Amino acid sequence: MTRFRYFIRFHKTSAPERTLQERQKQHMTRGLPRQKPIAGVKQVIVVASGKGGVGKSTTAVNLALGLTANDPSKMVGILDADVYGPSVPKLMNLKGNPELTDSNLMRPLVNFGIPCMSMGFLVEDVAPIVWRGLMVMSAIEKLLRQTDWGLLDYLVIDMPPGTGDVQLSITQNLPIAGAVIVTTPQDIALLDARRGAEMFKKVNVPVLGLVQNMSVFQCPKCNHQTHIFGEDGARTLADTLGVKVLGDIPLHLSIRETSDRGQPVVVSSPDSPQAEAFRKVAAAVIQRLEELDCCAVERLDD
Ligand SMILES: Nc1ncnc2c1ncn2[C@@H]1O[C@H](COP(=O)(O)OP(=O)(O)OP(=O)(O)O)[C@@H](O)[C@H]1O
Repeated sequence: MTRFRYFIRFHKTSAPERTLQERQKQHMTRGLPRQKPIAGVKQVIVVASGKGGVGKSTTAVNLALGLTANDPSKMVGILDADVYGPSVPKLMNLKGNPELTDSNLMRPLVNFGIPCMSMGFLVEDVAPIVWRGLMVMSAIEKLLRQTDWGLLDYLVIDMPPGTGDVQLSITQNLPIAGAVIVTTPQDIALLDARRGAEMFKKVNVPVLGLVQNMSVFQCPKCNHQTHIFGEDGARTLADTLGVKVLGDIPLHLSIRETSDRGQPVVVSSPDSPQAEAFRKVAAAVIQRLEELDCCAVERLDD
């Protein structure tokens, strides 16, 4: 059995194994709604967090930019699924209403070469009282499927924070290549991150790994390092969950300032250690996606 698993992990699967995988997958997804792909999109990566304010949107945007920075031949788009508090328009310095194509699809707004769609482009002020339950899901479905994404290698989805019905519906309605979970090293954030990871495992979405944001603060004057939110909490959680830490992002003034200016650090200061940290996360995400491609049986066994 050990040798069998080893073989699957490191080698492309043979035809009979693929049949077995397909049967197992059918079995696992019985009773769940049918997952419909998005036209033109090869792989969907969701960026989630159990808790608000941990840097999920900042990570989603810089991850998308990091993916194209690492390999400019890859086309990447961003969907802002956080209809309660859309941040992508500000982070990507985009505003205005999407135009309609001849086939009545919305044309995404583009900056830094990344097509983006967000509820923030459609309504001036998102009043939270209006967005409840099914309405939220139907709004996200429209943003996803009534947008002319063109041809994308990766669509990065900035998920709403938490693990409620909306997050669950997204994972059930879409074929998702993997989930990236953003957390700070703080206990309370880790607890919520764990809940998030468990939700994805339950619906058979591979957790690509954790991003430990705000891992360390380095004083810009004396370079002294402080672990404001604790140290290595995400590593311990990753070990418990059996997933990887995709990278550490420091707590740094330039990340906050560039985000507020709509000039994400990966494009505005590409040579900075902060941009490098996000590019490393992007490289780790691609590596995990490639690994998962050749150990699908093991994934279904979990
Ligand atoms: N590593 C970092 N260093 C400095 N500031 C950061 C860092 N990560 C995020 N921030 C800042 O923290 C704030 C919250 O970040 P962000 O909006 O990305 O979080 P979020 O998890 O998406 O929040 P919400 O779920 O409420 O939308 C922002 O002002 C952002 O600029």
